[in-house]
Amino acid sequence: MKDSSASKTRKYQESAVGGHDTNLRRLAACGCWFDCGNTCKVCANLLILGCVLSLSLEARQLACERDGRWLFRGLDLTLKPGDVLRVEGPNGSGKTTLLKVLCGQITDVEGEVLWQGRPLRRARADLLANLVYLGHGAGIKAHLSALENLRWYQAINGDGVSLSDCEEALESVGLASFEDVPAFQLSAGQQRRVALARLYLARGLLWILDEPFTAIDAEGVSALEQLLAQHASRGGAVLVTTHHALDRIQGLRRLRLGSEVAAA
Ligand SMILES: Nc1ncnc2c1ncn2[C@@H]1O[C@H](COP(=O)(O)OP(=O)(O)OP(=O)(O)O)[C@@H](O)[C@H]1O
Repeated sequence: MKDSSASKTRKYQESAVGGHDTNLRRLAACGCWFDCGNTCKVCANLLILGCVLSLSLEARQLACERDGRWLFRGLDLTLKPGDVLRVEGPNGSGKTTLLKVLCGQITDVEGEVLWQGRPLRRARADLLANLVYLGHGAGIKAHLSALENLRWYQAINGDGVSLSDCEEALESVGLASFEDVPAFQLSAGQQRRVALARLYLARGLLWILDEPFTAIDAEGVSALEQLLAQHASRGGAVLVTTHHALDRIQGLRRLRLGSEVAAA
């Protein structure tokens, strides 16, 4: 006898705890079947249910010292589905450092980072499988074309996206006629747009973005703000450093660095 929808959903929720298998197809709460991508293949509206239910990034009493100076101390932070958290602070206040700590790239800090309730040192592989990290630089290869950069990035991340998906992503960031141009011939803003195109293909629920708006024009800023809001509304979460106000994003949360104690 076939499982009822409620039973399938419960089984899925139970099996999703502690991570998810992106190769499996499961039944979502809405009753629609969905694939391993970000959206339900039927209602085009849901992220992977188990991840939506379980997405949780938490920092407890983080402290980081550099050259005898505390960048932050006693820092608590939680990030849940639907959150967009802007990390603010003057130059040198530790924003990039904090983002790297939360990704597990920097570990010489005090305190604890938890992903899905598990210490990051044990859960890092699962975090990385659910993470899109865009660093301070555009992070693209100068001698590869815009399209090759995108395909290369998706390939090394094991994301099986098609050529047409990549072309659509480039179109979404306004690079429709620049796919074959080597990155070194693109402007700074266009290079950044190649990096941002990854967000249109992203399967990770957690986006950690370090100054993603750098060199982006007003129209591009507006589009990116919308994309962040959309990602959050679908159950993803965004942690972003930027000097932009992000005033189009409803419910924006803020974390201010530059004083020793911070919480968000
Ligand atoms: N590996 C390191 N060794 C020593 N000091 C470091 C190291 N990395 C960063 N710092 C110092 O930590 C401080 C914070 O740097 P960080 O890049 O996190 O600041 P930020 O808030 O992101 O700055 P900005 O707004 O300019 O990007 C800086 O004073 C920097 O010199």
